[in-house]
This record gives sequence, structure tokens and C-alpha cells, in this order.
Amino acid sequence: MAEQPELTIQGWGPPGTRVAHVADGALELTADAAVKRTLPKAARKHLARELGWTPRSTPPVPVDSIELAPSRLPVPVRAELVTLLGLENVRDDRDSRLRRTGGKSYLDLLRRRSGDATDAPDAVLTPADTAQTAALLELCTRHGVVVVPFGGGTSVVGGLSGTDVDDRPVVVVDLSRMAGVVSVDVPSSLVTAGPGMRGPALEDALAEHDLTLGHLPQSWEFATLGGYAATRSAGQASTGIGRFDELVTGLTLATPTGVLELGHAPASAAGPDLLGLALGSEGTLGVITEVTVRVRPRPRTEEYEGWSFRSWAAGLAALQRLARHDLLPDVVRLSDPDETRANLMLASGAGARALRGALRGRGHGDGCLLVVGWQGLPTIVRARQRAATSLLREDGGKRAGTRVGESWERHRFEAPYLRDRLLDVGLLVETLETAATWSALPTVYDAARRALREALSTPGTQPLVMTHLSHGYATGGSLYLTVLADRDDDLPIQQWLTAKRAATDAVLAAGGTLTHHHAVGADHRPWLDREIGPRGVDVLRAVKATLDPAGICNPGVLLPS
Ligand SMILES: Cc1cc2nc3c(=O)[nH]c(=O)nc-3n(C[C@H](O)[C@H](O)[C@H](O)COP(=O)(O)OP(=O)(O)OC[C@H]3O[C@@H](n4cnc5c(N)ncnc54)[C@H](O)[C@@H]3O)c2cc1C
Repeated sequence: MAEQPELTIQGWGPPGTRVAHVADGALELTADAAVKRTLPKAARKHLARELGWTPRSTPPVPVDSIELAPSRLPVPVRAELVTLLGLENVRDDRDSRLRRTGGKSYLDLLRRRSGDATDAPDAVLTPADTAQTAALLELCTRHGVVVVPFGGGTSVVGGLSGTDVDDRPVVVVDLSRMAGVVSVDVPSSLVTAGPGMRGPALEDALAEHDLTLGHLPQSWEFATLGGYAATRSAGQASTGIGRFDELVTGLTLATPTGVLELGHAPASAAGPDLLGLALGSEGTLGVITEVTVRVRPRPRTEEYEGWSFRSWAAGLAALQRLARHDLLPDVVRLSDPDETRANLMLASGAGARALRGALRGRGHGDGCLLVVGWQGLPTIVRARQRAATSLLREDGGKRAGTRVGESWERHRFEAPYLRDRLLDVGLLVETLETAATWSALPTVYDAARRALREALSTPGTQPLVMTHLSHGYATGGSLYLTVLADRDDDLPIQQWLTAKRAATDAVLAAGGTLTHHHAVGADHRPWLDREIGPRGVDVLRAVKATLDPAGICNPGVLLPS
């Protein structure tokens, strides 16, 4: 198995590279110098004007100066773990712990960039299989050591804290040694793999069988199958192929009180679906040690194209009608006017200028761009495309051409790299997501934007809130909001927490879900009872008490404290 690159500690990507893009279906990484051009002068000016932001240099502290407290793992416990896993699989050196400190939210990055690693775990364990994982959970239960499963480390909701309210020592269970394909069942379109396997490695392995999983979140380069399952992730083509939780047909969950094998048959009526309890459990019930997912033949063709609409409301109405007729494309991404304008500013060159002119010419100058994509057999793709095209036209959409769609496809993994650049020049950059029914979406959209605007405006500055509908369903869609604002250099964490609190309250009050695909983590846990009700929280607590009676499994996430 090829070595999987480590994520850089203070940002995104493998160390030494700053941007990824897709070329001929493969991911390419570009070195630092070339990336300076990714924020064109026009975009810089646009942002300065919109935000009242003064560009300034705010680089991260050198990695060497990040502070780390000594490991608190008791020596006898460490010795027992070494006996179980081997010396090289129980690590408490600075680099191992630092690399598995927290995830990649804006707050995580602020902490790491300022030299704070007080949430570092006390040790990193790398078990080889389910049996070792179950044994280490039993051992940690006996000694009162908290266990945090760690996949790719890309959580954006505080899912990976190494601190414990009861001040117990914390170990991270890094699943990178369990990262291979276990079996491929071609007739049943199923693959079983280790939880530490990342997207690119899995796709390479499946390509040998002319199969694909097709799950492509923007964190695809680093996130893992176990992490996708534990957080109920959604990918860029989830509208068509389904979210990750819909693709999982079985999994193995090692818990402190035993191993659960869930799933197996293509469908079952044998009582409530326990698989659904493990999906989205975020490490609170144990460690997912194997995942079985439904795969499909590699698409013979992929078509991406752009459309424009006069307004956000017109774009939403058109997608709603596609949904009602079961004609939503596999990729659906409708940008609101703020995001459309910013994207056109960020895209330099003659193509972007021509598109801006064309949109103005058709009266869509303040309108919305829609990117759609279809995958599969050419005849089916063409038929679906034709049917959707005629409805989009009837609803006032105008084709903006394949270049818009292809440009989105080529640049779709770049935003996280660009985020590091924006953090370097004094900006607040964070994302939020939710989902709502078609009828509630406009209210949720207005409420979230208003709350963010009010919370982040100061005399002379205001945030830029850019939104797109990222996934469509028969009954509604998800909204993904990107927020840029002048960073409060003195209290940046407080600045974001205030805005996040206001936006979350507003989204829930308007009928949106707490999270469509980022999961609950530590950041959303105070609101879980508003989502599922106090009895719902009691049910989850009862399940946890059965599987994890000592409460050692990722106690800092999901369930309200
Ligand atoms: C730049 C960026 C882009 C992103 N884009 C998307 C996107 O498009 N769609 C999307 O859904 N999400 C996205 N995310 C969020 C994140 O990538 C997903 O939540 C992903 O599923 C996490 O996978 P991971 O392997 O990195 O898990 P981690 O971050 O390592 O862990 C996430 C949570 O799951 C638990 N966990 C991990 N592995 C296991 C396991 N084997 N057993 C039990 N619990 C486990 C952890 O304890 C933690 O609570 C993005 C994040 C970033 C930073």
C-alpha cells in the first residue's frame, strides 16, 4: 500500500504544496510560487471594497514554536498498550501528537496558527485490526483513558478534541494502518475496506475492477471511509449517487463492551436499523473498523455545464421542479448572487470577462450561476440532460456553456488551499451548512445571512456571505454558506463563536437542520436537543451507556454536556 501523505499542521494540503486541481481526471498539486496568482488583483480589490478589509500580513507562527504540554498517559498504562500494540504503535512524541491535534475548522486553524495546541492528545495509537482495537478499548475502559478515533483529521466541527472535561488522559486511535481493501464483491457491487482508507486510494483500487465509489467531498484527498461513516458525509455528486450514509451497507464497530457486525443483506425488516445508529456516531460508541459500501461502474461519460438565472428565487424554483419530476442531475450547485459575483471576480482571464458580459447581456448580471453535472452511460446521460434542459429553459434558465461546468470540475478542490492564503492576510474564512424543505429554504437562507451580517458587521466593515445550494433532494436541498470578514485580530475566536451561535439559532428557528453533512462534533452539540428533542438525546445516551459504560469514547462530541 502506498504511503498516504500527511496533512500540514497549520492549514490544508501536504506540506510544501498549496493548491490542488483536477487535470484529466487526476489530482495535481501545484507548488507555492504558482499559487500567488490564485487571488487576482481584481478579487483582492473586490473583497477590500465589499468587506471594508485592509489586507495585512498575518502569517502563522513557526510550527516549532507551537506549545505542547507533556503527555499525561500514565507509565503503566503506556506499558500495557505497548505490550498490546507494539512499541512503534504507541507514540507520544511531539510530532505524532501535534499532527493529530484537532481538525481543520477555522477555529482549529486559528489555534494552530497562533501556536496553541492545548487540545493535543497524550498519545497516538495505531491498531492493526478489529481485535486490537477492541482490546485497546477494553484496556482504556479499565484505566479511565479517553479514546478519540482519528481518520483523516478533516473534521470541521471540533470532532477531534484531545481534552476531556473530567481531565482524563486522552489517546487518539489513528486508523491509518487499517487502510486497505478487504474484499471486492463485483456481482453485488460491494467493496469492504479498512476505515483508514482515503478516497484516492480506494478509487485507484476500484479502477482495477472498472468500478467507482464516486464519493467526492471537498476533503477527498485526506478524509477516510471511517470518517465519512462516522460523520454521514456528503460528496459533490451526492444528489445523484447518494450521501455516504446511503452508500454504506455494513460496518464493524468495535466498542468497549464488544464488537458489533451491522448490515449484510441488501435489505431487511429485522427490527430497527442498528446500522443507522453507528452512522453519524462520531466515535461516541466505539471505533468503526471496517466499512462495506455500494459501488458502481465507472461512468462512461461525465458532462458538466453552467446555467444562469435572473435571481436566486428563480434558480431555486427551477431546481424544485426538476426534483419533483425526478430529474435532478448528479451534481447540482446553485450559487446565490453574492457567490456568483465573487466567483466571477476570482476567475481571472478572458473567459470570465466574456461570461460576465454575457450574463449582463441577458439581464442576469445580478443573477445566479448553476453548475450541473451528469455521470453514467452516454445514452442515459443524454436523455436525462435533454429532459432537464427543457424544464430549465421553461423556468427561465439560460445555458452558460460547458466551460463554466468544466471550470468548476477542474477547480473544485482548490478552495481549502485558497483559505490558507486568505487567513494569511487578515481574513476570517469559515463555512456553515444546513438543509431544509423546498418551502422552508428561502426563509432559512434569509435568516442565516441576516444573523451572520448582524453578528459580523462593525462600523466600517461588513461580512461577505456567499451561499450555494449544494445538494438537491425530492423534498428540499442543502445550503452551504461561506463567510468572509475582516478578522478581529485581538479576539478572533470570540468573533466567530458569536457569529456561529447567532447563525445556528437563526437556522434552527427557521426550520433548517443543525447540520446537513459536517456532523455535530463539539461545535454543534449544545443544539442537539433542539434537533432531536430531549427524549431523543436520552435514547442516544442509553445506547452509549450500553456500549461505552465508562464514557471513554469521544465524550467531547455529539451529546450535549
Ligand atoms: C477543506 C474541507 C472540505 C470538506 N468538505 C466536505 C464535504 O464536501 N462534504 C462533507 O461531508 N464533509 C466535508 N468536510 C468535513 C470532513 O471532511 C468530513 O466530516 C469527513 O467525513 C471527515 O472524515 P475524516 O476521515 O477526516 O474524519 P476525522 O476528521 O478524522 O473524524 C471526524 C469524526 O469522526 C470520528 N471518526 C473518524 N474515524 C472514525 C472511525 N473509524 N470510527 C469511529 N469514529 C470515527 C472522529 O472521532 C471525529 O469525531 C470538509 C472538511 C474540510 C477541512
